[in-house]
Amino acid sequence: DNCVTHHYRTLDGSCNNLVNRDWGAAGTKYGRLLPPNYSDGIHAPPKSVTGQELPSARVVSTTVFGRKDVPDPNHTIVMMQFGQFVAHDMAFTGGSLNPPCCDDGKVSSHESHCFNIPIPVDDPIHSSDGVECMKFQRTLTDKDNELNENESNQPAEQITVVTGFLDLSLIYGNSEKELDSIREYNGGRLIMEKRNGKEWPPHHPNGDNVCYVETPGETCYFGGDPRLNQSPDLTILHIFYIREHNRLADILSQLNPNWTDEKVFQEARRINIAQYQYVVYYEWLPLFLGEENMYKAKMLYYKDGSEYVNDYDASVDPAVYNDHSSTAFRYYHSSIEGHLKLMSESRETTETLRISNVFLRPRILEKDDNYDSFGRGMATQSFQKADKNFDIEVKEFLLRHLKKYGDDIRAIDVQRGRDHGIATYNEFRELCGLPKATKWEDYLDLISEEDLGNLKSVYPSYEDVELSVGGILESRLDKTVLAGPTYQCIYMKQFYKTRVADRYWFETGDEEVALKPDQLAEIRKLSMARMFCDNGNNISSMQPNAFITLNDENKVVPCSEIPAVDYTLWQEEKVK
Ligand code: HEM
Ligand SMILES: [Ca+2]
Repeated sequence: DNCVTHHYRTLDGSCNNLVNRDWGAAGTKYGRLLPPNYSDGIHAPPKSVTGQELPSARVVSTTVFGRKDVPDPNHTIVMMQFGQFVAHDMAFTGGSLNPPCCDDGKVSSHESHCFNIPIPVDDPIHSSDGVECMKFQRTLTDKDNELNENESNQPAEQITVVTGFLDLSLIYGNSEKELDSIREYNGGRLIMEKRNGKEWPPHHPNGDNVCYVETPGETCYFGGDPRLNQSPDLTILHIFYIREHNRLADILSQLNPNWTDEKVFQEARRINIAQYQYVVYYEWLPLFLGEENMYKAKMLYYKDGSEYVNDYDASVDPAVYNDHSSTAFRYYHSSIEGHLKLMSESRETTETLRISNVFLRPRILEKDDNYDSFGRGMATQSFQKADKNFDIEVKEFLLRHLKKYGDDIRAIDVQRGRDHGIATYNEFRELCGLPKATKWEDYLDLISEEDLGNLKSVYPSYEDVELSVGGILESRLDKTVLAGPTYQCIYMKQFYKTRVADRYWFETGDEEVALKPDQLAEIRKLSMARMFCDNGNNISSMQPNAFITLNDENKVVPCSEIPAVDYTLWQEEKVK
């Protein structure tokens, strides 16, 4: 079928590109920066260049990476949490959130990878007898499906189940059908349930199996992305954007009483996505990539004002890079804070919770003032420095209530890079214009002697070092950037394409889809702080930049002082 231009985005992302209808759509292959590195050329995980097996991912994790608590004094947990939100908008390889443990603990075939995991000696909750078996389920590839039908020599490519665009697919779902189950079909709103005078996402129909419930029927939310219950702070961001949609729908309905439910819904969705894209690019990403770097690379243009930017490039395939989402972007698992502070309006800590105690337990948000208290805490407390240390709460205790011990996010990420055949660290150095190493010592330009020693102790050859490992160990040459040069290069390529390959990008002047210039100028007033003010229960004060910790230029002020969008510009001129 040919694509027909439409004023609003499709739900599954199809026909964003009018010639290649599937580009960026849900259910399509990831893109790749470098060809896959499978040991059989088709879909088996890589081996050492010496022919040996690579060391177990868990051994890499325990040998090369640490668990030290190193807060980053400049950035809040919102900076990390919004990152996960953006990651979930761009990528989901499907599969299970909590892979079951293997029966025998033996390392097995390509189909799964099981490891005996030594439990750390300083483990505060388990006795020393612990060796746990951890199973990594391979994510289903194109090749797996194909192999059942015929023999082919094409290397495997993984499929993403979400749209690659920054289109809040995690709020609205990735198909008309998914949206249908969460739309109220009244006043343009998304379904919410009212409890204690507040609106909460609807109950998950299969909540007792999806969430970690203590009593059957306990609150477990249903939304546009199944990962929304994972941790309280992630759930809060989901609720912010659902409430924002309904807030916008109510405002638009009041301004335009003649609009149909459909019209209100689509316009609210369009504004919500525009505000979100603005926050992602102008407020959040610059803190990772460096604002100047982004302006130079033509990823940013106007922080305010009504100027359009017409940089849509129909020749760019928006498919999210596998190299980015399966490996490079997961670096920020290192910035996860394992102990979440709950805070009062005066930003005093009222309680501190271990994140491993609240995974998949969203009901905690509806208790007392928790929804606001978690929110204020997330906007005040520092995140962990992005470095080689991963918080013990996710490096040893991830989803621990579902199994005997817990998972190690670092080991999972290393393993996932292998399953997806991501090219090696050295190959990415070359792609990114860094000198390609011809011996171990060549890595010393960016990696410390100590870290190099650890790498040597696990990998048979310097050529075996994985992107998921080497990239994290690089020192930051550019102090405005929160990563070393190789990951930075991958992020820049990814986020450049994420904007120019989106025909519906909020700054476009394209007649068919553009906001009016004065509306665009209003969108450019929004901030993450405003989202807290408008969508908390009773959050009445915020610092202007929610991603940055409190300081003299970023003090907590009453919400009335945080700039807000004037939506009266969406009132249709009265015809007659
Ligand atoms: C509380 C915080 C977080 C937790 C508990 C968490 C946990 C997880 C888990 C369990 C997976 C699936 C791993 C697998 O089986 O392959 C995953 C995937 C991923 N995470 Fe996180 N994560 C968090 C925050 C973040 C942040 C801050 C980022 C980036 C800024 C991020 C980026 C990603 C990406 C890109 C994926 C791959 C998605 C896919 O392709 O399916 N995560 N995370
Ligand atoms: Ca998306």
